[in-house]
Amino acid sequence: MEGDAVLKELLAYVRPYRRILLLGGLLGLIGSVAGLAMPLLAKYVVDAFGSNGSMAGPLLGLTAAVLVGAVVSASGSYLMERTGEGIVLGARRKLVDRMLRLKVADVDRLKPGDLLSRVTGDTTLLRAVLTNGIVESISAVFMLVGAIVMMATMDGVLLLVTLGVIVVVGGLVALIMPRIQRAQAQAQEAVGEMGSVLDRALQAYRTVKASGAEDREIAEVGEVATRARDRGLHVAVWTSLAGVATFMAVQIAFLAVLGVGGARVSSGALEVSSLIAFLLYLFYLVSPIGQLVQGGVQLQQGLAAMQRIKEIEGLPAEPAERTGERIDGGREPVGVTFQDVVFRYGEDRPLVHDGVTFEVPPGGLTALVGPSGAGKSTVFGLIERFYEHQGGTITVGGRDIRDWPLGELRAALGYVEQDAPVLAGTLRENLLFAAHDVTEDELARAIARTRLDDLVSRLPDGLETPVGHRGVLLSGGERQRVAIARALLRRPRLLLLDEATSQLDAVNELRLREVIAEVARETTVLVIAHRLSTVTGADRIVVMEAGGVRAVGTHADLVGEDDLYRELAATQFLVG
Ligand SMILES: Nc1ncnc2c1ncn2[C@@H]1O[C@H](COP(=O)(O)OP(=O)(O)OP(=O)(O)O)[C@@H](O)[C@H]1O
Repeated sequence: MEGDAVLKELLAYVRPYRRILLLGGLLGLIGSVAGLAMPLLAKYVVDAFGSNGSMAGPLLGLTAAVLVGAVVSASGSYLMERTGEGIVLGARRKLVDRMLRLKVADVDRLKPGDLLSRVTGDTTLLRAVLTNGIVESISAVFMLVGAIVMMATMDGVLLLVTLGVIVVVGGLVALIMPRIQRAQAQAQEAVGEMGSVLDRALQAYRTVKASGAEDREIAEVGEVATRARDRGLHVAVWTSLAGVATFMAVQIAFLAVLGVGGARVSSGALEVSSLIAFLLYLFYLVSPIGQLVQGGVQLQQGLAAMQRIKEIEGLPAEPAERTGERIDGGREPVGVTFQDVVFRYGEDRPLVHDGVTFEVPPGGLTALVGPSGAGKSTVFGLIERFYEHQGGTITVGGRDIRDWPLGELRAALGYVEQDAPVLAGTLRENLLFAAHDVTEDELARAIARTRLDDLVSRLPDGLETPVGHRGVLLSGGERQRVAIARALLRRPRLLLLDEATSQLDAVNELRLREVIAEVARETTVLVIAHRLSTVTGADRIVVMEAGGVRAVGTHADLVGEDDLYRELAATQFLVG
């Protein structure tokens, strides 16, 4: 994104707060003025003391000034902080909204840890620049202009000398600023990278331990953290250089003014008193120039953060339709057809589906089988429109999926992922995840249908028992049934079920088979089958191989007719 565009985006965050920001700045100013009055009032107190006059008035005045000054300054800084928090909240809301609406294909390329750091870290960087940074820079400009006007009334030549020095050093600082932005962006990037590496280790915590990879992972996170430190140091180097340049500007200006001014005094063109006053003003410039440079540094940091935030907000989003509620678009089961479907995950990727054609009529159980990598899970991804197919036609309920409003399409589908289909939270929260408007009766029925009643009665707090991160406190079979119950509560017209590959005990195996058979009586079930018991109970089996459909039939047909199927049945299926 262009620098100007990023700056515009940055300022867009401030616009809603400009009045309150102004008020905060004004209160800060009044607070400082009250501070300025303090020595004067103190003088009155001392005067009153000396002249034996009444001290009550001056003392009261001093107390009032102290109190008012304190309250006004505190209110001003509170308003600033409040605005800052408001800006960060706004930025986070917007970013999270976009993140959860991105297309699956884009999210595949992103790293969760890095995304997290953008929401938590980068948004925080906006705070300083958009509140104190702006207000202080504006007041610094006023002070600067005021001082320059006063200097102009003293001596034009000396002013030119001063401005000359400031312009040269200002140019140097301007050269440094983009470097600060670049270094800051790299520092933030390194922090994001650290998040990704850490996320990877935490996601596969058990594997890390089982592989004895703790030391390696610790070292890797440490390495990225060191890189973040190094890049942070780059920021510090450039920031210090900008500070040094500012300091030098004033010192050089001082020497130059002293030299030129001294010559002018001796030639009678300038009075000594004017030279002294001019020099005093010169030192008065130190603070506003320092503030401006500080504001510039903050601006660069804010721009770097904004760039990273915009990278995500710039990605295309799915339409923001309401998909969280059940849409009553009919309850009867729907069928699915694939007609010559062509799909690849990316331009540079091989075809995953190369003319896939099959038909699943409404109702009943259809099993998808095939060797690993044949494109079975991809079928589900395309039906859910996580990815867009590049050729051919997919219909659900006789209607092209591209003609379905996305929210309605997904509302008609129930989707049970193979891995980690349970989220953190309580069992109840997990069951109601896909449909909040479920009655207790419906919930009880879904629990009974998925044979979860045993589990619920065994858990210490029943439905209110937390299931742990990714449901680690449940067994594999229980997790899968919880996910099925959750999908069923959405009243799907087509259930997409990616069967667990893990070996289940006999009881769980039997329960799962009963559940699937029962659900298939009410709705269409398309299952990626990994168990013999599932395929033998299926109404039809679609055999996929290398991006195409090789055969369709029942278990009995296929065992007789299809070599690949016979081999799969003998070697690949987990025997139930
Ligand atoms: N998100 C993705 N991005 C890029 N390529 C992918 C993605 N998901 C799957 N693939 C590739 O697409 C091919 C088909 O994958 P798919 O998951 O559909 O196969 P599958 O038949 O379900 O296999 P399995 O039974 O092992 O799960 C594989 O070669 C895989 O590497």
